[in-house]
Amino acid sequence: MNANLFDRLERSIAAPPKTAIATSAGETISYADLIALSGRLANVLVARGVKPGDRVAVQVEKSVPALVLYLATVRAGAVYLPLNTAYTLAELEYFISDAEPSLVVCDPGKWEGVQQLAAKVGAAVETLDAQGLGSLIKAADDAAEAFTTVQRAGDDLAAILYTSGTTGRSKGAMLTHDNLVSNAQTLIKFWRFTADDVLIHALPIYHTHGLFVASNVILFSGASMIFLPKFDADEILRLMPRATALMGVPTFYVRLLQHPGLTKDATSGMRLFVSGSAPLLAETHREWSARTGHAILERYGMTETNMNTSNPYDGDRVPGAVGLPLPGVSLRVADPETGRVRGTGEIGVIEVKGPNVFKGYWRMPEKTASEFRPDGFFITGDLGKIDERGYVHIVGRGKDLIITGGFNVYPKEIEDEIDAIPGVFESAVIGVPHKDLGEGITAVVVRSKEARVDEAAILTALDGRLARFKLPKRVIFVDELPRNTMGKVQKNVLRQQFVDLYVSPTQASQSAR
Ligand SMILES: Nc1ncnc2c1ncn2[C@@H]1O[C@H](COP(=O)(O)OP(=O)(O)OP(=O)(O)O)[C@@H](O)[C@H]1O
Repeated sequence: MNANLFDRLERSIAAPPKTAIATSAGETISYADLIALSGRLANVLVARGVKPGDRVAVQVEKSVPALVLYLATVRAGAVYLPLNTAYTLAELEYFISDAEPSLVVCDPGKWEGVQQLAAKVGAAVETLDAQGLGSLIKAADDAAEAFTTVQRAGDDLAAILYTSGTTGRSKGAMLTHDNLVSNAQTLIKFWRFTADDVLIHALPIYHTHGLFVASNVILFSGASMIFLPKFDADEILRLMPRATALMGVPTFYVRLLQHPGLTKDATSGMRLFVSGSAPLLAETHREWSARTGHAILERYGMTETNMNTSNPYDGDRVPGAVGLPLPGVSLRVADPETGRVRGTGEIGVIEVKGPNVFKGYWRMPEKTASEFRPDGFFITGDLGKIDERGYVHIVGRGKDLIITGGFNVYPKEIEDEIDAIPGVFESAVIGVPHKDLGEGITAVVVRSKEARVDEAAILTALDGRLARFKLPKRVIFVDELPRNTMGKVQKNVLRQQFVDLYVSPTQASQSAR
């Protein structure tokens, strides 16, 4: 049987006339439309020379046709490669030269620049639907609807997603048809999705969260989703009476909590709020429960592994924990150096194995080999522990390490202590160049509304709770932490902002206030 994701999706669609995607502007596309349009587009891709195994790199704004392009690429047996719409031409150069796509699809504004980059690897360039430029949708109007989905094996590639680059250069994670289908099916069962669900989809579709967790789960359960171009609290609250579920990054929930319209009544028709991609503060979890009566369901995954853990659907959704390993996923905590498995409650690196785990990094066999243990477990780089009930807690990222005066310090431990101080909303701890210590521990803090907590109060509160070498040298207050679209704190931006702190401390801290 054909293991192509699209073939398996088509077999699972029970009611083709049903709406698959609606836009907030009121357009709708049914499952039958999705099949027809993806067939037309797949015919266009093949006519443009896209062959099975070729990469199709796509950097376009979120839209229904953009999602159909993902399905069409997979149908054609090619490898879908979505790119963050925020990437500049200079950044695109790396992705295009690394992935060597045969086709690049871009927005009209980048047409000329992308042409030059694509020419270097011999790739064709198209837009989705721009007037006067190569347009796939326009060509699809004249193409045949019938398309025989290309035969693929389960471990052939369906997509390459570059990691977010939060901790270093982005790497291309190779995801197979089996990886994507198995994870979607697992999540559908675990989160009880049925054809009756309506998801508010406000995530970008270039990242694993919006593309695979949200879109694949909905399509494979025959449910519907309402596509929003981006997060918009007013719009989400307006749509809630027509919806049953929301998937978001923690920032969504923080922003919705600031909206006076968020009440028990407004959320009464919803059955599920999922959070992931970055840590959800326990405080946000509790506040959400108090305001709405719903416990946010937090889950944990990454580009390389799809989803690994989830809080339960029934049962305790523990604030600050990422839940239990999903069915079929083996998860353990090990010593980062030796790989020796650690016991309950002990901190180590989280390692996972299962049908969800990727095939390796694109054209990086050595990097791939070094990230897997000999018994096949993938070393996530996230530090965590498993408690007595089996819940996984993330306590930091192995790659997010400060080396100060020769000591290794994990920022998360300090952030947790600071976040517990009354008057603190959240914090990010970074290492900033320091002439004596190498890196000076620096706490960047956001106060709770109307709180007046200051540097001295924070340092006093930490004294005695943390070893002296872990105490911040400086505490700086900001109105909000810089975050990327996926809600991840951009520590690189903070490090850059405060790079001179220990050179000219007065100046740098004054400019930050
Ligand atoms: N619920 C969660 N709680 C805490 N962290 C989470 C959660 N969900 C995801 N993450 C974090 O996000 C990471 C995965 O992010 P992603 O794959 O988007 O790119 P990245 O790891 O930030 O990029 P790079 O590897 O290039 O630095 C996980 O390894 C984990 O650190």
